[in-house]
Amino acid sequence: MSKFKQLYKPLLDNVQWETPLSLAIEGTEFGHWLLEPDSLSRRLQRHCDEFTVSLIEQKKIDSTMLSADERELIGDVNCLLRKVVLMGDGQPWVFARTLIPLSTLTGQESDLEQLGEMPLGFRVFTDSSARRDALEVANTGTQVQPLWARRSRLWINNKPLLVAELFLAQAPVYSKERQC
Ligand SMILES: C=C(O[C@@H]1C=C(C(=O)O)C=C[C@H]1O)C(=O)O
Repeated sequence: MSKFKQLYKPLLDNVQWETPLSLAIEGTEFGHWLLEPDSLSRRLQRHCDEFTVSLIEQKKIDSTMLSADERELIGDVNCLLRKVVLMGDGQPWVFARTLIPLSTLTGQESDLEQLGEMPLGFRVFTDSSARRDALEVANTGTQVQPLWARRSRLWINNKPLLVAELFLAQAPVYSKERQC
């Protein structure tokens, strides 16, 4: 899995995030994927027979490692960094990098550190308090061959986490058929 890390990490590190409005993605055939407010994992699962998560890396990082805008979104806090590839029928679909403040990993949420290869979305979106905001998008590819990414903040029991997702070339987001 380190090949994913080498390939995709730089793409998510240097993203210029923009508002969905400025990229005019609403109403496009892929826009509904990027704007999905509910669990992306659940949605991807509906498009394959076997949905799996490969855990690439998980480690604690110091607040000094966060970028200025990450600090603005989740605070100047030490975090658990989790990197995974979401796979549909063995194909890599989404590379995801999540920052979970250590202050979020408390009380009922202390189990988020032990997810392993269980999709984060399955855990977060079973909680009725879960919500998503601060959604931003970016095209890390070209106009002809887009490679979409999005970043959003999730809240669980009023505690934040920040998820950045890169939709890889084989993801259903690029399929021409109308999707549900
Ligand atoms: C946030 C969600 O969870 C997905 C699963 C992730 C994981 O297991 O680490 C990371 C990012 C998401 O794409 C979701 O389903 O919406």
